Amino acid sequence: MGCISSKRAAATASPCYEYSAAVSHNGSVLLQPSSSSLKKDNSASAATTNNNVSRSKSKAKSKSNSSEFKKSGSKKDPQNHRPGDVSEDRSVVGGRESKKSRKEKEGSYHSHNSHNGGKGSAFSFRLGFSSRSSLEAEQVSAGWPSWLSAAAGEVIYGWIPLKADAYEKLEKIGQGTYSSVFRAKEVETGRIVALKKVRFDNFQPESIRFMAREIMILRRLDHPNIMKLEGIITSRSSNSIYLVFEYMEHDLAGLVASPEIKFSDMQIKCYMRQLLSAVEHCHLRGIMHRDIKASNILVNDDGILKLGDFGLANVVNSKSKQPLTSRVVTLWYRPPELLMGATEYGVSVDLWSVGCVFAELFLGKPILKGRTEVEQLHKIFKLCGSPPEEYWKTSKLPHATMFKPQHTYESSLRERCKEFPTTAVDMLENLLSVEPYKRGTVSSALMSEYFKTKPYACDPSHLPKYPPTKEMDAKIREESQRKKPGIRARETRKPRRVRKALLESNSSAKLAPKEDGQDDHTQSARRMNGGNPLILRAKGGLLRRESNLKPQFDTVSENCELNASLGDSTLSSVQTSAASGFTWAKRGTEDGTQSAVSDGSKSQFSALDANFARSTYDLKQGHRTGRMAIRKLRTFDASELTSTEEPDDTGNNTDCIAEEKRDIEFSGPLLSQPCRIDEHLRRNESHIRHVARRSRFEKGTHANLNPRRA
Ligand SMILES: Nc1ncnc2c1ncn2[C@@H]1O[C@H](COP(=O)(O)OP(=O)(O)OP(=O)(O)O)[C@@H](O)[C@H]1O
Repeated sequence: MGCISSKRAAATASPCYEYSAAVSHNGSVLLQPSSSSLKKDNSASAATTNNNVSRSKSKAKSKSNSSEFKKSGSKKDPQNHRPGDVSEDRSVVGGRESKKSRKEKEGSYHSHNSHNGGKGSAFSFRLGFSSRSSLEAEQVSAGWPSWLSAAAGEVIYGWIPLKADAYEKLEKIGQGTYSSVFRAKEVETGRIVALKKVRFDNFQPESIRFMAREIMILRRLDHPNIMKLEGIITSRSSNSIYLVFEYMEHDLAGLVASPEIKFSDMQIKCYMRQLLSAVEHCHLRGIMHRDIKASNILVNDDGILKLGDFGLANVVNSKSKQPLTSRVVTLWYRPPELLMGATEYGVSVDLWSVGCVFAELFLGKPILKGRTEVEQLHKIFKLCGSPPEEYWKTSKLPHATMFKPQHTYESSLRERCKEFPTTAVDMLENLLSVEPYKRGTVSSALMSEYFKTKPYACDPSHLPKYPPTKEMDAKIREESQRKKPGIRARETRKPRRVRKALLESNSSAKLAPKEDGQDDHTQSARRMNGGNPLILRAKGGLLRRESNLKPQFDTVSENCELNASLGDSTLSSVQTSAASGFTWAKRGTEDGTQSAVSDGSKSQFSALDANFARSTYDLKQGHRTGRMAIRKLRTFDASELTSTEEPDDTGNNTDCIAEEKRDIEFSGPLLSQPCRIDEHLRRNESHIRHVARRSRFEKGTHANLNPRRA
């Protein structure tokens, strides 16, 4: 059992809260108040309060100088580190924290990083502010926009913003759901960095909250195998900020997809050891990542692996009875309990995802490539075996009864992985246990026989040097393959991600990569219907609940979690929809336009319920949930559809909506009638092919008509 000592952020100068977090064998982290450190904390807190008061005074003086924070990205230039300015005062230079600064910051931000191989580590994150307004004044004078300081002052605490002109933006290297990632050069040093442009709406506190959570969590973590946030570039007016990271040449998705690369056993072991170390660090610090997948695992030319993208990560708090969202983790890497709607879960969700990545490294492709949640779960049961009767009897998972197969599936994992070393299959079997508690902990995986048997993990420096390889490169390669005449979409290895603009017009956001051949269908149908996932699903007759999506904002409880962590009263005014468990928010697009997305509290349509019903039941059969879903669909105003859509590249999309609505087609329950599964999947497959063919044809027509695309 590992132990963590953590001091939770407090919003005032009142005693800081300290928790000890115990990681249990089933992977859950328990946070408990610890009296011993509370004492220490109180004294430190008082010191901090004093510090902050004096800083505020000194800041007031230096306010007029704040715009002079020019090349604040430079660590070396002493001119940028002027005596008396905020960077010296806080021992933070250019948004980066020097080693020295860590010690000096003791009074305001503790970080005891003792990565000790699974025995536990300690951390503290404590903020003691005498007054919120003085903090805001301080931060604004340091160059932070007031809206950011007001909404999420704690996450930027102790930092000064980096200046945009300190960097030269080079090419785009990654495209995420809410972000674009660019390679950039630090002007002064010539050092290459990665800039992650995170878009949000600075008038929407929940939008800022989402971004703030990622920053807060990144600041909590400090490990050689975790992407370190080096600083933040912000502007007063813009609705995006840039997170500055060390540049990493590759991501695992790109490497795995590369036809020239086949990892050896010792290389896989080397990657796995690094990955598990990173995840162990997160878990010991009470953080669950909730989006571990190959494209979020970055590798540099020295063979060092770093876990990135903490956009969905959250603090584990097993004491809290508040539900979490089950709509996390990209579909192919999503554990069965989340597919069955779990709202109480812990770090073991990450262990499942790690298992999926592990298998992918051996296979050279993702192991579980479902296109719908139902199909994903079906694939899981076929691979890992379905749980015993007892499991279903005692399961409290919201959708367990719906997903219970009528007959038991035996595990086929050993057969499927017969080429893997035995110790690897043993570890994989643990990680891919349908029952979360059987997955063990990351620490137990690190201590497993797999790492103790030959061939041992190679040293990262002995890993081959690959040409820059990113998921994006793989997509480009695949796209050009796909365009070659005579190559059918389903022959391509990995599907393209859905375009950003469409994702953003989609109320629920993040699409996982799709099964071969699906992408055309997805792209095209979205283009036709303005990106509305509801209609898209109906169009293809495809039983899909696209909840391999990144929720823009999490459940009420998760918001509260962040509030607690940030101690920010201004954030508690966020509206959430208790009914749907989600807040559908407005999300700005890159060009600054707003994609209006229905708010769960306002819309008559609960995407969660109806989509789930649609993907699970035969609505024609008049199942109660199905009927409810149909009613909901009917009350879903078409005007909402048009308001959520963004024009496709051709500018034509609304015409298709009516057609799409007419085309809605529902099919029968899947797992409650297992004899029909195969037939059902076959039918879906043929729908997909049909729509993909049609979409390719339409795409060609659009391209010919529209000079912009030609
Ligand atoms: N530090 C980095 N160095 C190099 N490339 C990076 C870096 N960070 C991210 N990338 C690239 O950008 C891609 C997207 O980044 P990231 O996952 O952080 O964004 P995201 O919006 O959260 O994406 P997603 O929605 O896919 O999870 C990554 O898959 C990777 O290829």
